[in-house]
Amino acid sequence: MIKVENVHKRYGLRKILNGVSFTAEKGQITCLIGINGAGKSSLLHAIMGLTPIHGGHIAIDGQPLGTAGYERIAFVPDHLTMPPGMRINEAMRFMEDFYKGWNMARANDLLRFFGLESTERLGNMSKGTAAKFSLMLGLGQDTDYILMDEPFSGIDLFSREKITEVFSSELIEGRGVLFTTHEIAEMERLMDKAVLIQDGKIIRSFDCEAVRYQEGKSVLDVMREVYQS
Ligand SMILES: Nc1ncnc2c1ncn2[C@@H]1O[C@H](COP(=O)(O)OP(=O)(O)OP(=O)(O)O)[C@@H](O)[C@H]1O
Repeated sequence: MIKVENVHKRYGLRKILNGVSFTAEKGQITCLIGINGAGKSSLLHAIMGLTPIHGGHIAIDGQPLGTAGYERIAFVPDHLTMPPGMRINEAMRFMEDFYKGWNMARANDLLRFFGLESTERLGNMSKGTAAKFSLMLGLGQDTDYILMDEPFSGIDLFSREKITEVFSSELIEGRGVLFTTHEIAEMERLMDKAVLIQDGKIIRSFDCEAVRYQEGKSVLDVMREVYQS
């Protein structure tokens, strides 16, 4: 389990995360939902140790996050982090050289699943292809958890559907997935848990199935209640 407890973060004097607490379980898909500027990316960056926090604790399976912990979490950012002149197959070889948990066989399965062309240059990829490529780099690592920042942002319907498909495939089975979004349409039926964040605070966290059956509400219904009240 990834456990975030009372996390505070500020940029300069501006408070961005104000005592955030929630958990993301292994074998479940947890969605961190919030409008622009709510603090979703900052929270993922804080979990990955990419930005310092100013209070609170983050642990993975009971251990504070350190080098060993980071080998168990993959991060899929919302932008390309490899040089634009590199080709997909070169990026895969780079991952093999630098990431202990890189699984070339699974990465090749993902390449086929997404219909990626291994010789394509990263700088020439469309937004949708870049999103699939980033997901391939993340899921190509043998990690227990995977964090994704806005995997659907600005992507056409068919690419979104293909990306959604991976969430219900064996390529992701058994892992803990935590992703951020402000568009939940396609993912609504696949999510196990929704965590709503607003102004750096968690305002609601719930089991999607339970809310659906006990209250007859969709995640979107709960979002409308919370954000439009
Ligand atoms: N490096 C930074 N320096 C100063 N302020 C920042 C920095 N990064 C983010 N912020 C501010 O922190 C707040 C939260 O940003 P963050 O990117 O975490 O939100 P978000 O929920 O991911 O938004 P979006 O959906 O638009 O990506 C915003 O007001 C943003 O302007």
